[in-house]
Amino acid sequence: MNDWLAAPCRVPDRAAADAAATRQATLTKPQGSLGRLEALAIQLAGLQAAARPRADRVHIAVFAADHGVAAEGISAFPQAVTGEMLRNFAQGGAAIAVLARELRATLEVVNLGTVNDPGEIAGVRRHVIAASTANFSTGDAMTDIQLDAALAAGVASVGSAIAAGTDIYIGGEMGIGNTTSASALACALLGETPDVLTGAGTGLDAKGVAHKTRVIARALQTHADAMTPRERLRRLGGFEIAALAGAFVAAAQRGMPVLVDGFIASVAALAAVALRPDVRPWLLFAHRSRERGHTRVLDELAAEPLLDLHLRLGEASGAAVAVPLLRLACALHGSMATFAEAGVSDA
Ligand SMILES: O=C(O)c1ccc[n+]([C@@H]2O[C@H](COP(=O)([O-])O)[C@@H](O)[C@H]2O)c1
Ligand SMILES: Cc1cc2nc[nH]c2cc1C
Repeated sequence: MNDWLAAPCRVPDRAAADAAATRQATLTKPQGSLGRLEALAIQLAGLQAAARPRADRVHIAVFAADHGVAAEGISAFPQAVTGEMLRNFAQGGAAIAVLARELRATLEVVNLGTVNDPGEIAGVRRHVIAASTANFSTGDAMTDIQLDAALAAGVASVGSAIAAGTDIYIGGEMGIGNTTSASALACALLGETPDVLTGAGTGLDAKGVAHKTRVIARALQTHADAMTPRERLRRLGGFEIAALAGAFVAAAQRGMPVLVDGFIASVAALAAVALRPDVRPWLLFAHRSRERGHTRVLDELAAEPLLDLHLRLGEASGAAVAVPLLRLACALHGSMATFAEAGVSDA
């Protein structure tokens, strides 16, 4: 059991948020006319305990891992893709590599265990736990020791991001089969049936989704006695999902705002909030994924994502695409003239 999970999360700075709200009311625009951009700046001011929040220095971590449940034929793609994509992240050709460059964000890629392991390659951090999780439709995905190692990978990532002076932390994932794991975990955490939370992932057809739903239903029966969030994460999760959950808890404990990506990252956020409800204020939700279960998960977290672009890639790509909105919200808040400064008549 991890002692660090017992440490409370920071409480956002109410005075800084109030001061930001007061400043917003003085800027040269009808009050509220910048809508959610105003709310974003005020929220970030509270999270960063700063009068003028920033989203300049963005750290993007992508956690990659394979899934034993892939043996059940639940993905449109072969398992080898996870390891192959690690090379693509490192070589700069993956979507998130392009987005990170465009945003001048730091990109950290972590290999937590892949069947087609590329070995030591520049630009990929090795934190290998096992070649993959075990097939959770027949047993437990992870041991306790493996779960702790995966959570610790997320904690370490946040630690290095904070040391580097990050304004916003983004966690993403890559792992063939991980929508099956995320859907099963979300079902267990929400008490939901798999038909509500199971979708096409990388592109299954209707027959494929029906099979995947049956695999998840069977696994949920096998693991029906898993009662705590930690036990549900251990039995149904993936290394990358647990790493994200660990990162989100650690970020909240250390006062680092998080921009959450799509379906899998949101299920990791759900798990983090189940582990520690005081994580929730530190999470901003970037986008609504096309993956079927995402809306149900977002609703549970009372999350209103910033974007709805029909993305379903993962890799933190949706969170990266939302970064310019955060930057613009901060720039407007920090640099617009007040009515007094501009000599514009107030209402
Ligand atoms: O982020 C999302 O909303 C999302 C939705 C569907 C698929 N994915 C990505 O697709 C992979 C998992 O899909 P699958 O079909 O193999 O379970 C994994 O690498 C995810 O990053 C990601
Ligand atoms: C090519 C490919 C890239 C991905 N990135 C995240 N999930 C992915 C799944 C596939 C199949």
